[in-house]
Amino acid sequence: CKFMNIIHYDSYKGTPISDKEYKEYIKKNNTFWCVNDIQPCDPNEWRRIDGSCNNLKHPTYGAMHTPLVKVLPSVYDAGYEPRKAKDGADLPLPRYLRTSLLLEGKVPDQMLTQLATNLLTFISSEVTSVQDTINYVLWKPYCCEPRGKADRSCTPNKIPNDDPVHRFSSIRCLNLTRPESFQSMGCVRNDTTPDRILSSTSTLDLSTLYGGNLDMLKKMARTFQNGLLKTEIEEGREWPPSTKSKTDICLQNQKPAETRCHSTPEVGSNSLFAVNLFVIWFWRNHNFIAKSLAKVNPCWDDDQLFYAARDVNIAIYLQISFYELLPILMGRKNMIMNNLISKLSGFRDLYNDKILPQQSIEMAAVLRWFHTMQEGSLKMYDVDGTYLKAFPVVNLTLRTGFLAVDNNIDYLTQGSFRQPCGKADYIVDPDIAEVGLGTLQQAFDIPTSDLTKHRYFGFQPYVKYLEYCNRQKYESFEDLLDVMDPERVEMLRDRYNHIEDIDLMAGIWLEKHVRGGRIPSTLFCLITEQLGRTIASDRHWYERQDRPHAFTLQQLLEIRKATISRLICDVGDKVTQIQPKGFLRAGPGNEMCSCNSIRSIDFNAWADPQCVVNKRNK
Ligand code: HEM
Repeated sequence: CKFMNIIHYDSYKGTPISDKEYKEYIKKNNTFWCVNDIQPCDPNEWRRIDGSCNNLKHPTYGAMHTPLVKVLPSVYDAGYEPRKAKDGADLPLPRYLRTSLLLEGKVPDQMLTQLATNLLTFISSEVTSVQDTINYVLWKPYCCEPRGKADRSCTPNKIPNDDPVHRFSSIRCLNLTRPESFQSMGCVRNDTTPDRILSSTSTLDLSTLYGGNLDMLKKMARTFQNGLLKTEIEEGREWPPSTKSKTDICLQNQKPAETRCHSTPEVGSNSLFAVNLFVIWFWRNHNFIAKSLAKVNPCWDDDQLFYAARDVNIAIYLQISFYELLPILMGRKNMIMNNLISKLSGFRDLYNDKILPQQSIEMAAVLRWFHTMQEGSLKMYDVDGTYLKAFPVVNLTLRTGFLAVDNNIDYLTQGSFRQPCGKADYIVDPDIAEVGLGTLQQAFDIPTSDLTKHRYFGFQPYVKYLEYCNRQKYESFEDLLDVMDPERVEMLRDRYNHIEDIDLMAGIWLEKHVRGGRIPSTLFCLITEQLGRTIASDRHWYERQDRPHAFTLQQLLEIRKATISRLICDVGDKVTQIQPKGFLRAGPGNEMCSCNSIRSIDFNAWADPQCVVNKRNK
């Protein structure tokens, strides 16, 4: 059978390796990071679980553990340490920049609900390198201790003595580690420029749900009956399968009451609250779709139902993300102008096999700006919209068990479309800025860490990205008046000696928003750059007519009906009423209504004439 002929690829270079090289990686015990095992590509097969074979000429691209693309080449000081200021001094401390450029507080957005930041968090989980967070949370919690000094991977954040919060505490250091790279993992010589390793697949394909490894999916998720994923029913609610072992990744579960922890192909399913919620919803949605498809196609076998349901699930996810959520943030016209969405509802095909399915290293890094829009206290409501209580989001990381007790998932689901997210301003929620990881760290400041990580990724100064995005030179602080308000320019001038010292993250924090959108213009530019690549490099992009198992026009028009509110009506817990535009707060023109009046996908569009013929023949 041709599928037995697994080929070993160098995951960094994307080229096949010899048996001898493979054995050397085995000897060094690093096949996990350095080798991709790939079965020969079949141009007509479904989107692969591991993301491989998306580009038929470069099979590894698209898979996990492959390199990221750099929009601008990286810059480092000697030894691949963060770049210095123009005058050769160290750049200002990240914690000092964060506390002096961003305020702490809570300002509710007047338009957007929590669903907006929740789906953004989930999208981020699809472009992540999760090992870089696991590293300091689980493996190296000691970077602020004496032993951290001897460990090159430790890069903790110093807290200045006059820190506005910690001058009242004894905390002078925030734990953190250097991003892992093909070099640090021993795949490439470590005297070369670090290249980060992506731990998810490179396309937006719900890999947070289905994972990036076929064997894991088969073992942990598939029932092999009617295309369904495994589920467990507890108190009438449907959950992804849970781990039965005594020790698990849900470190913040408060035992003995809270015991649930997902055992799904991707361990990140238990991570942040928003990722968790969307994993549960898309997991259930897979089965909802598979059952609907089975009803219209009784002759389809398990495999066909499974892959068709996955394909529809991904299409619904992309339709909601690209046509409902992102236009609110990026501006609909801006997205049309940049070819990220179409004005028309039919097929569109931007596929270009010269563009490889990869994420940019900048993408995940700039998406971190949304931390400033994250609300810290999740409000819980009953089904009638009566406010019950609030709970800190930072205490829900790695805590799936909380969702499964005291009807919490019902109340948090209600909160997700009733509570506003934080406003896009210069203000960050105190819990995000001072607690960050709940009980998993003594103290943590997420935006400080965001800025520090940018330095370790070797990002060029902010103005180089401005020049890339706006195609003009920025040579003095005055030139920045084009992109930010005068008081923000003054704040940067007070903190940085030279315009070329400014960090990318600091610039994006203070920038004006893109015209017609609600996000900073350089953030807009770098997201646009990546999403353009995502669409053009994905042979299986759902809007293509010419792809394996493509939708018919009638099916695509059904997918176009997908909305976040319909999704939650279909798979959310105890949701019978919601506003039709779920990312926007309920109000005039977007009143709460019964789920029955929110349009749904008609799966009759998937009726396969073959099943009718088979039935007649029987
Ligand atoms: C507004 C929604 C959010 C978005 C869009 C978002 C996005 C991101 C992205 C893209 C990363 C980088 C991942 C990587 O480099 O591999 C990240 C890191 C992180 N996020 Fe978020 N996130 C959001 C909300 C949250 C929340 C609510 C928490 C905590 C409860 C959180 C905690 C973290 C932590 C701890 C890291 C790692 C920080 C580091 O190691 O530097 N995020 N986030």
